[in-house]
Amino acid sequence: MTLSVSHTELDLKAELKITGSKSESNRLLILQALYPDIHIENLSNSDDTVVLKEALEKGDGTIDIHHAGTAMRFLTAYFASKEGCEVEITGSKRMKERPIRLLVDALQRMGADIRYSNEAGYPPLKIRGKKLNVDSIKLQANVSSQYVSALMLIAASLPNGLEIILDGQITSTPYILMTLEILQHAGIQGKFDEDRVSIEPVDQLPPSTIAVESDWSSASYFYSIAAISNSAEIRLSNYRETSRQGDSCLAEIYRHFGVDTSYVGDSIILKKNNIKRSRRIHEDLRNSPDIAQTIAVTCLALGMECELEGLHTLKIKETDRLQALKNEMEKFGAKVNITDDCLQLFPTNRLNEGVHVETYNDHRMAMAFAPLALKVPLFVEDADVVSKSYPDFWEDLRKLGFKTKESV
Ligand SMILES: O=C(O)C1=C[C@@H](OP(=O)(O)O)[C@@H](O)[C@H](O)C1
Ligand SMILES: C=C(OP(=O)(O)O)C(=O)O
Repeated sequence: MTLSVSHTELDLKAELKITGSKSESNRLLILQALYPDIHIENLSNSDDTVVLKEALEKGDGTIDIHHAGTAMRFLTAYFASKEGCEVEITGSKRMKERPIRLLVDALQRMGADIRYSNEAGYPPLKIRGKKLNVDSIKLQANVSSQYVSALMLIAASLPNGLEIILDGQITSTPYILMTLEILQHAGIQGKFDEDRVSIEPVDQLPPSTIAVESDWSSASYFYSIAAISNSAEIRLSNYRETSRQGDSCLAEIYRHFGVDTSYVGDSIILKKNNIKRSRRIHEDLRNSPDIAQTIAVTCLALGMECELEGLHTLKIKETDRLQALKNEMEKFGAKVNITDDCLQLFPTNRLNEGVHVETYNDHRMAMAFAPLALKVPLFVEDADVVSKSYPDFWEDLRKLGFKTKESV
């Protein structure tokens, strides 16, 4: 479905409730499968969470997790440690290009029975669940933090718990901290010191209820909208000032774009201020890769130069996000330089109208470019990709006065 997206109002106001974080939800679902007395509130309605939940319910045979990276990585560790199960985990064409060797190697060294169905190092995987009995393992941590989280999630269910020694410069660290906090909240003891994570073993956990906070990565699109608007007051419910999600750093980053955040009860209120903002920004996004696209497009809309670094993981996400950003931002008239881990944007004074934004099966390409419609009407190709993390995205945008129309 191609959507034309435009906006004519000057003053944006709305109260929205974004779905629960898919990262928190997917961790909690794995934990709940291991410790059934955990009750989860505000579970995400994203595709990535739905596929993980269905996979756990199915428990054997062929499991298709589509585009969901966390589901692929977390389920690999979960099924490998579940004695007696036999599964093949597969996914979308892109999932078969997203590397998983580091996690599979670590699990195999722990005694797991995992084989590659096609190309070594990539899904699909054939797994026979076994008792894993190693209590210390070394893991390269500079490619994806999801490998670390996957081992942490099963660690307490192993006979002696698990120590994970992290090798190389750790990437996406806040996601490892999120996993640790969720484990601790559920009653599992563990710690993360410099290059070492250790998790204590636990047979059973007492009943607990854990509430998922709304998704901060999804909130980024409203930060971008507020930044690009002349005037905006957007209230987003179910957020906390002390969040488990690293992307809550948005509140600080978007101050550079003239957006103030206030925390009122369980909500955040984003307000545009008219304080003069800088003409150029420079951010290291090693800890929050999922908001790189949002920030780049905000800069494009505001005619700000930007230099984003720490982006080495973007090439192995839903698409090569660096190349996709370059391709699509240049269609609007900007000049973009990319390297393996850095993006430099030289914006244009006059954005081209009526651009067709390709989304490359990447939800964040669709959602990051949509706010640009405050400046110029545009088209978003395959607009329903948003359901990977935020199925109600377009409906929420319409509540803010955006006009969307299916086009042929
Ligand atoms: O653990 C998680 O929930 C995630 C970790 C990050 O991946 P990497 O660690 O691969 O950067 C992030 O990009 C992804 O959207 C979700
Ligand atoms: C990279 C992402 O997800 P995953 O790696 O879990 O597919 C994302 O949501 O931006």
